[in-house]
Amino acid sequence: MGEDNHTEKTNGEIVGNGVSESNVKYYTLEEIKQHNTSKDTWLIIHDKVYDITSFLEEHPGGEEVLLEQAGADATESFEDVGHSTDAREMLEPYLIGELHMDDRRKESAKLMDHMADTGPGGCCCGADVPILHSGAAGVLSPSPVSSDPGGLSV
Ligand code: HEM
Repeated sequence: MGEDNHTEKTNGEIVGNGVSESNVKYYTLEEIKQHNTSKDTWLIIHDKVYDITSFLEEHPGGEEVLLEQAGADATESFEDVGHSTDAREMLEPYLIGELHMDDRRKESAKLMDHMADTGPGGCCCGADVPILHSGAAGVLSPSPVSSDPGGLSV
């Protein structure tokens, strides 16, 4: 009679389907701070943590500048120098993880300030804008010469 065909096929999630970004290791600032010697040098750049111990000697800018930032967030100094794309690619092999989310907040608050310079996406650089006829009210009147310059009462 009742053929209870309860064939529940639990589609087990296929693990190992390629990219497994959950492997990322997170480090706290506390932990990163410990690695601040020339024999054990970690840096944070853009919320990523790098063990650059073996890179110290190779750095074209010298190892001293790196050691000054050892165990800390070097994002600002790194960007201030205006490193090339090459330099950014050179970072990759030294990546060991990322800054812990809790510590990241503080950092990004700091960066927000820094980034106010270059807005997100920051490109309003005049790609053809075909809206000319829609009367965009962007007309800044060049302040008419006022005949009343100020409160000079005679
Ligand atoms: C670990 C990450 C870093 C990598 C992979 C790296 C890589 C490089 C590379 C390849 C150059 C040659 C110029 C270029 O291609 O841009 C360079 C130059 C330089 N870097 Fe770095 N850098 C790193 C971190 C830093 C940090 C944190 C500072 C500052 C505190 C710094 C300061 C400098 C300076 C001052 C130069 C200029 C050297 C010169 O032109 O005489 N670098 N770096």
